Amino acid sequence: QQIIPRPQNFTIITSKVEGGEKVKMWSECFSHSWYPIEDLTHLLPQEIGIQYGEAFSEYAREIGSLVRRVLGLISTGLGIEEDCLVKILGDEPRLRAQANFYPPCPDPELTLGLPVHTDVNVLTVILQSQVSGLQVIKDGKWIAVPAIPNAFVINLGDQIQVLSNGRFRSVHHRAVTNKLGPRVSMAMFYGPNLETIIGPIEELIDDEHPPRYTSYRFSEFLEEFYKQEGSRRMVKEVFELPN
Ligand SMILES: O=C(O)CCC(=O)C(=O)O
Ligand SMILES: [Fe+2]
Repeated sequence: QQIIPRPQNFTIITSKVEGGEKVKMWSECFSHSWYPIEDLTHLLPQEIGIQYGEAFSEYAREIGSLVRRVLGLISTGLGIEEDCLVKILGDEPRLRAQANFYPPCPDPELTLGLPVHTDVNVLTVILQSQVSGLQVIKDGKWIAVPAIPNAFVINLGDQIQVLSNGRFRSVHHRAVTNKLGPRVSMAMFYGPNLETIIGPIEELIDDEHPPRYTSYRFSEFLEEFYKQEGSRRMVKEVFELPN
């Protein structure tokens, strides 16, 4: 019988399961900032930086323009100016990348790759290898997001929920493991920078749609995020207005 070693974590993601027990997630993840997005060369370890820095920068710019296109479509869908969301997020969005590696797991029933969460940013572009593992909650049930070759998955994050005054919701998702083979995913987070003020967009507030959230500086949102532990954080709720 083949013995599969537990992953050596760069960052060990732990999560509290019911009853308060902390469990380790069956994954390795490497997370780094892509800000400023113009030049990544100096952010990477020297050898990698020299070899791949330029390609990474180009990739970041491409992802940036993809996200801005999607933000334009979402704005149009909301009935506001096409560049409204892009303008709010400004020229220096917070761009982070997280590479997730999920080794095969002998008993996937016992653990998760990533616990259930929503992304705190605006939009996330996910590139996944050809092994399914990402799941989203729909009508109270977990459904698998198919791994389509060369396709990106785009997740709505918490800030879209607030900006759209609740018309869009951030997506609860998780990653499961499997016995058969390793899975890799790359999540590219596009979010406000720390100084950006986030709140329901004015055009989306009227008598029928009173503001559902207060406005806050994004750094305040993150402060709240890090204050709360575990995977089921209730961060948006802190900024929710009563009614
Ligand atoms: O592995 C995946 O598909 C999900 C990754 C993810 O949700 C994250 O990094 O926030
Ligand atoms: Fe996520």
